Amino acid sequence: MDTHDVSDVPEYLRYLQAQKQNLKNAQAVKGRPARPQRSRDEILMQFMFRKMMNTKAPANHMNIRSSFLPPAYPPSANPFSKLKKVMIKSLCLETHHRGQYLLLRTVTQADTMTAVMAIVEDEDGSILMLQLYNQEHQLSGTQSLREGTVLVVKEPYVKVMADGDYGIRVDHLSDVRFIPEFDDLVPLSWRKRVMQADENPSSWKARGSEHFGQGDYRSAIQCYSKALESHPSPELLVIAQLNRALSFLKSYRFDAALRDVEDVLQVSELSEKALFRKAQALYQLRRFKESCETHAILAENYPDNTVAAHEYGRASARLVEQDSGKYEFRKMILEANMRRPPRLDRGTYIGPVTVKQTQSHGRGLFTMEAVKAGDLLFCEKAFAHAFHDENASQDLRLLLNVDLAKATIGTQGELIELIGQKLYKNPSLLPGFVDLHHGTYKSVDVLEVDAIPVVDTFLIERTILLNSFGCPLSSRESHIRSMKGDDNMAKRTNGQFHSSGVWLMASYINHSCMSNAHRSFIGDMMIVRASRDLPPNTEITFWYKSPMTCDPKEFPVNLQHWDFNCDCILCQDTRSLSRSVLSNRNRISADLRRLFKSSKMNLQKIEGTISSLAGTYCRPASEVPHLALDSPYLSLAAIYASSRKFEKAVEFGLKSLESLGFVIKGGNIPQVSDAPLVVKKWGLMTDGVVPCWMVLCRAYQELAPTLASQAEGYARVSYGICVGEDETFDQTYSRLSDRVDGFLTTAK
Ligand SMILES: C[S@@+](CC[C@H](N)C(=O)[O-])C[C@H]1O[C@@H](n2cnc3c(N)ncnc32)[C@H](O)[C@@H]1O
Repeated sequence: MDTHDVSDVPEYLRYLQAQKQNLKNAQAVKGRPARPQRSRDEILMQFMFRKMMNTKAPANHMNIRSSFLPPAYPPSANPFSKLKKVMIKSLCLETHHRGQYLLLRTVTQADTMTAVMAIVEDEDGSILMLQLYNQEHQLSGTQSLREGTVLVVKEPYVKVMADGDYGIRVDHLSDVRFIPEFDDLVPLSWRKRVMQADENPSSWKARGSEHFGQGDYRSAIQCYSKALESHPSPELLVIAQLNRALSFLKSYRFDAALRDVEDVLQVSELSEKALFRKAQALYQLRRFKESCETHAILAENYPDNTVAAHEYGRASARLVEQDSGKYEFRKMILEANMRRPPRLDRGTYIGPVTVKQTQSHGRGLFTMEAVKAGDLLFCEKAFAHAFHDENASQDLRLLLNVDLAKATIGTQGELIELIGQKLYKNPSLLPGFVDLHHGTYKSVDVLEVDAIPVVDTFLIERTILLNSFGCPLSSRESHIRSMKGDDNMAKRTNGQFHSSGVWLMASYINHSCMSNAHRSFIGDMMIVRASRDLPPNTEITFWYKSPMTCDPKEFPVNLQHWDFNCDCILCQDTRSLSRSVLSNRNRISADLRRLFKSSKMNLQKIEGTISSLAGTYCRPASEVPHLALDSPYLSLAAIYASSRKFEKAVEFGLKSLESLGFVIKGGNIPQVSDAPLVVKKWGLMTDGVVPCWMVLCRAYQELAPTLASQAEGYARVSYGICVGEDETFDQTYSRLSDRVDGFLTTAK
């Protein structure tokens, strides 16, 4: 949804086809021995040369780096004990070596492009390129994949790489294990230091702390684990476990940290460190209520712990947001503008909505009680969010899925990495994610092997394809850009965004062109508000692709990407029309655009052309919105307001809203007694609705002042629906603005 899909753009289509051909060519050598064609020295030299060039070379002229996904294959679901060791010399090309594993050691430093790469050798000294996808960024640093790192690749896949060389490609995080140098698996000849007889729990703990001090948390965890396994004294056990918990916290492994501190609390119920680390782990897992409960115990027993008191305040604030849906939106906007990436520390509020089965399109989200237009349905923190700063010269990634013939530009590749890491490190989060719709993709039905979570990269990728959202830095920023006519960025990418994220609750919302809810963003928070009044038990829908921005020639919107056709009344109506009616409508729309652009605007002619355009619609707009009309009517209303023809401004302002399906009473001029301005039925919500109400407000101020405040009230509600909050309305619109649509050009 709103991601930059370029699957149909000829340039990328050719690229996809070329990759498809490469895959086909590679299949022709399937099963042949994977013997490198060059000597060890040549391979090492070439690797070092490439690494040097990568550091110097920019991405291509558009700053786009490409990566492509191979045909989907499942992660290894076999326990290590069931696998047999295989040597490099026995590997075959384009083959998944099921039932086998490789024991490898890196003989170079790592190089990172879209994968972390290094040359590896086995015990025979045979070497090959290793490509690890979706690993953490730190892995490319000197800390984690330095030369001499020993690792196991489960059920390795050997492929022909783009340049014709061979390599081992690992897509699933759970298919690689980093082996500590003291592990029995490591051959003596690979050990840098020989285990000393006096290695005891204390010395393991000391080594752990040494690694911790250097920020090498993986090695620290390995050493603390060794200390715990070597029968430490009760005091040392607690210390090692607390230290390991801290290392887990530092490496974002909150489930494991929680397990360690729970163990400590079993023997030392009021351990200050254990309680504090427990509260921290729970906070990071977004279990705010339990975090607060733990903090309450800390506060009672350690009233002087000021750091804990501060953290208690933070957890309590999240709990209030989660329970009440009350947010300081203005502050959130400021934070989103300042932080890079714009990730906000806020709780998720789920309002009066619930997930239920629909009759025809899987699960959907429904209201549990009546809501009014503008009401907050939920405000959700992203499960994962990958930010692309459009103002910084940052590389974009082109992600190609040859299996599905999909190409996307932006941060989808980074999103796969982020989600993979998150799930791998915190398997308690797996159920929530794997529950999301993933089409027909079937993953392995094993969640854990050897106490390590099995994370399927291709399941993550399919889920992202169907559930992720492209998003701006904030919807307010987008709104302001479009009001300033500065929507070049949107035009360049056809209204799609390079930043992207996954929001779990939002993923249950189905599409309808007649959407009754609207999503907006502040950083990585998604805000969904009702865009019309809804009775209880109504299915909530929004646009996956907006019918408003879709080229009328391509209407009904193409939803093939999600594998369905919309059957809303708008789509049904369009399908029922003859080609000649549609082409006539498109032709008149094009004429109208020309007339508006003309240097000598002929308003009479414009009005006549708009009438002809309206004549192409058979059903009333209150039933089937007239999508070609809202924008011309609004332009006309603004033109008339500027020339102080306020009656005309009211007439066309109301018509603009009515063409979107609004039914409005009491707005016509002359005003009937003191009848209020009432929206009897809300129509489709777009950014243009806000300035339209403000044009009406300006005109009513002159003609019927009591209606002006009511129109402004509706502008405020519409603004809240469009940008997620109304706290910044007065900074963005004012009746006193120089512009007739009330927009303040100083807004930022
Ligand atoms: C993001 S998921 C929405 C939730 C999904 N229905 C579920 O059960 O989890 C997107 C998928 O929902 C289905 N879907 C969404 N809107 C639909 C519609 N208007 N008609 C039919 N299927 C729809 C499609 O299968 C689509 O790929």
